[in-house]
Amino acid sequence: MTIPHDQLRGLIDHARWFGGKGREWTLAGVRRVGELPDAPDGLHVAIDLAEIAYDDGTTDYYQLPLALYAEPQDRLSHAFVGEWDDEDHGHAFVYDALHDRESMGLWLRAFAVAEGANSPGLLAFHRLPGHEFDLGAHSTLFSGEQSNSSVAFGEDSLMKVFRKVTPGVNPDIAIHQVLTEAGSSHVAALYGWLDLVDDEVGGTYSTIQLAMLQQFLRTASDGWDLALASVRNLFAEADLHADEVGGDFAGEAARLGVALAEVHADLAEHFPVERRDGAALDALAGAMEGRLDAALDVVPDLAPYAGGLRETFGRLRELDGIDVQQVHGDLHLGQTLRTVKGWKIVDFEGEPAKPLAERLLPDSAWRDVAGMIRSFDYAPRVVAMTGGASLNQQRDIDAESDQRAYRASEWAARNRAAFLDAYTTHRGQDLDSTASTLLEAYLADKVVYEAVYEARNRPGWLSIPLAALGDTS
Ligand SMILES: Nc1ncnc2c1ncn2[C@@H]1O[C@H](COP(=O)(O)OP(=O)(O)O)[C@@H](O)[C@H]1O
Ligand SMILES: O=P(O)(O)O[C@H]1O[C@H](CO)[C@@H](O[C@H]2O[C@H](CO)[C@@H](O)[C@H](O)[C@H]2O)[C@H](O)[C@H]1O
Repeated sequence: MTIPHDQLRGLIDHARWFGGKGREWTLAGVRRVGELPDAPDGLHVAIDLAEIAYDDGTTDYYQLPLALYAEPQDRLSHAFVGEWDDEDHGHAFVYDALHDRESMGLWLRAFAVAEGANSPGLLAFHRLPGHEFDLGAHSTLFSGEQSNSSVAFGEDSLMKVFRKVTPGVNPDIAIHQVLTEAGSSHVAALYGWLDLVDDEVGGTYSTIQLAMLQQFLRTASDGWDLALASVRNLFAEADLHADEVGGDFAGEAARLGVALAEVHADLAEHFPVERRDGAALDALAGAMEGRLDAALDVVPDLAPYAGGLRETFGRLRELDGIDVQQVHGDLHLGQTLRTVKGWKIVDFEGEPAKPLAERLLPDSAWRDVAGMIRSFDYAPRVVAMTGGASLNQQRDIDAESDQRAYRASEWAARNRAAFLDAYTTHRGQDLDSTASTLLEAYLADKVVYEAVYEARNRPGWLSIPLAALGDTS
């Protein structure tokens, strides 16, 4: 057998990467879709694909990389999945392969020996030319809050293993490939990717993209952490304004604006740019209104703002026409990394809650601009609320003083202006009335999305998007 159902439930229920939390689900099936070549005696490194079925008739596939050992491995006790009679390999002690250096070494080697594409069974490893892999590098599984799982190979490369996988193109891989080949300095270079090529995966597609390997950004600091540090600096200097404090972020915000403008320009050059007018603008406004309607069921506190939000969305129908292109789709400070060579943008998968087909559609570049601006609003509010501590250490929002609230809005406005000015200048675009209408609509749409996201994931932070609506009403 592949992974037994009760062991799978145990694994999934506790996994950060499982997106079906809070929903009723059953296991529709598990399939062994591939094994890594050249495993030593006593080890088999497999990939199982679990199909999860929900009450509403929808299903999701989740990827489970497994290490099947003939003997128990004490060093991997923290990654133990279970012990069972495997249909291919007999009695096995099974571990999450991403924790296992031996197994990860085989994954890395499979990328390194791929010549274009290399197919052990249904698995097809691909590599782009130009990078010599460090095959001696030890693997380390990232421990952060992630929708997927990332494994670093020393300081050489980083493999992202997609957990929830969907038949068809993975935008994270497709966009990284295009930007890498275009020589963009604002992404980690793509080194390779892993496809599952299989007619049984269903739908129109016969490929599921399972993982990507890219440059490890050695000197990276998380943009969100840097922004929080800047706000803390400001709050520590009660008498100073944002531009007078050592940790002023405006220069970085401007550099982020330039980076995004350059990424958007590259995406516009290599993916189609389309014009949307009339019915398409009506549909865009309608989609935002639809998201608001759905959000009102989840967050009744949005109700007082619904009228104003509908007006903002409705103004999209008055525009003559807009250009749409490939965008990031879920941009915020946590998707940016500051390195010694400037800002990098990561995670081009789009909003995790949207279906893949929707995430692949071209959109207005203002969606990404709005995403970053929302982050500039979040950072000071989070510090004011929690002191920048983790959710577990969160203090009561009532503790926010007037002085801090003033400083918070000053920090947000300063960085928003610096970012926006740099972005528009580098794209050669005025913030004219069409652009302002679009930006306001995307900001409002993002706030609605955040209200739902916070209500579901971090109820203590719901006040942050709600406060933003209060500021503008
Ligand atoms: N190329 C890279 N080098 C170093 N760290 C990275 C790189 N890409 C992403 N990271 C780090 O890994 C984290 C998770 O990456 P991300 O692509 O956002 O994964 P997920 O899709 O699981 O959310 C990021 O917040 C960032 O800190
Ligand atoms: O990083 P993900 O793709 O999983 O994005 C989701 O989670 C984000 C939070 O981690 C969420 O972002 C919101 O909170 C951020 C601070 O934690 C803030 O900087 C963002 O502006 C705010 O939208 C994101 O919306 C969600 O899709």
